[in-house]
Amino acid sequence: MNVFEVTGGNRLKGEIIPQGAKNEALQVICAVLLTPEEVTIKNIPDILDVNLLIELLAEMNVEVNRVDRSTCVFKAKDVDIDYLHSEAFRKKSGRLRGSVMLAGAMLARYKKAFIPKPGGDQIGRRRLDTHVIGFEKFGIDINHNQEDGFFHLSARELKGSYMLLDEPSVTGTANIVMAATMAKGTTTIYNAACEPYLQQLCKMLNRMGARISGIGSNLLVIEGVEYLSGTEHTILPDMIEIGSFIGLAAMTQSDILIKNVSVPDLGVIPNRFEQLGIQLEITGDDIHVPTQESYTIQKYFDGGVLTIYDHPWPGFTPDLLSIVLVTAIQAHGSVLIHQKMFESRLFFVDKLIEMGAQIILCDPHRAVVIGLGREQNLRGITMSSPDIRAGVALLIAALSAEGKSTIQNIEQIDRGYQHIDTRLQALGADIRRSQK
Ligand SMILES: CC(=O)N[C@H]1[C@@H](OP(=O)(O)OP(=O)(O)OC[C@H]2O[C@@H](n3ccc(=O)[nH]c3=O)[C@H](O)[C@@H]2O)O[C@H](CO)[C@@H](O)[C@@H]1O
Ligand SMILES: C=C(OP(=O)(O)O)C(=O)O
Repeated sequence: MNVFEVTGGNRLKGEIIPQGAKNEALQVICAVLLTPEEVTIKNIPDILDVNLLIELLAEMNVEVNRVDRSTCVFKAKDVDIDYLHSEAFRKKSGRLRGSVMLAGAMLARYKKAFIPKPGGDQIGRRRLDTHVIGFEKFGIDINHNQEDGFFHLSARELKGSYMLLDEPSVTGTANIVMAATMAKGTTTIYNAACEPYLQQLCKMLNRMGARISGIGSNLLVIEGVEYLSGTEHTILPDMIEIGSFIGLAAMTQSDILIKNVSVPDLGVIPNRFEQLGIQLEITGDDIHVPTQESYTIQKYFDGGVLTIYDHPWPGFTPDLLSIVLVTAIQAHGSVLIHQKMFESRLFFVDKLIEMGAQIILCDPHRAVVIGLGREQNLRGITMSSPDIRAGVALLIAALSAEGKSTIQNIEQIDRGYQHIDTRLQALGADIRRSQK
């Protein structure tokens, strides 16, 4: 088992370039199945989840030419549909959430798909209702086979229709959009998710010949076409990694320049960190977080305690709440963190409390952080990373703490953060990967 051994207290300094976005990569890589032609994808993050998805495609007989670690050319000429019903597929796809989006592309092109129980973070119930209800609207037959645990999906043809989604599910919307690209007639998706990940997917599909309008809104109209062709696509910088670096810089009193962040695609992310009192200097497409001896959490105009909560885009992403929470530990003032979407994502605060943080876990969805204002340091401890974002939140806590910490189960962090140890070492962090 790999662990991170971290000695906290170093102030970091330097430049860092964010990796390509994990959740966009998972969508656009699934979309290569929509065409027999070559699709070149650039700025692919070299992380566990994405590498697993690329392996899955290769095992489906997609030609995969990894030109270098960040660029890959895919050609899905003859896809092995039977592989999607194999034990090997069930096992591997069960290790990541993104594999669920292979279904939309397979349905568009082959009218057939299999969905095993998807993996991903164990952060609460992660239902697939939006995907299933959406697929049914195209006239797709869906059977859940109790014996093999797969959803079996098939149709003679996909018929475009109007659908008001159960909820603006990110992977659900991506799946339905991909299915609609080659359905007969027009599909209208209301209450669609509209994260930059989806905007990027839709723009890529339009370059391939799809006819999608309403991109960036929650009302997408898709006119089905007969055929999609190859394209080239560049993945945006990972907004969750950018937010993580902002939190890291503030907690460790560091001076970090985050390069090429694609500011217009960050939505309210910078504002939420500014609400914690963190000073951000945005110049061109870079964010500079200068060393700050202290930061003070803002209050509402009426003097009320600030709440930071998640909401579908353009609201604040749930994937950064664990980072905001850990960053608040050394602020002056208090903040209520309300994780509305997932019910098991805040339990990691017990480790932070053990390190000396003042946090009240009110219930599974809400935690109050009472900032220490740097009156005392956190203490290093041994802890285990429960999910990607809590893992990085614990890493940030460890880097800011006094003494040594050991973080176990770092495969969770490797699922979403590219070579995080070596990249942080380059900024001066004392972090070692070792086998225990
Ligand atoms: C591979 C991938 O892209 N994963 C992301 C994707 O997961 P994923 O697409 O699986 O998440 P969904 O958008 O489907 O929903 C996530 C959770 O939020 C709940 N929900 C969703 C919408 C809503 O308005 N209200 C609500 O309560 C859902 O019931 C579910 O429990 O989107 C999540 C929500 O941004 C992110 O955390 C994940 O990182
Ligand atoms: C929850 C996340 O990922 P996944 O949906 O892949 O589990 C995440 O990226 O924070």
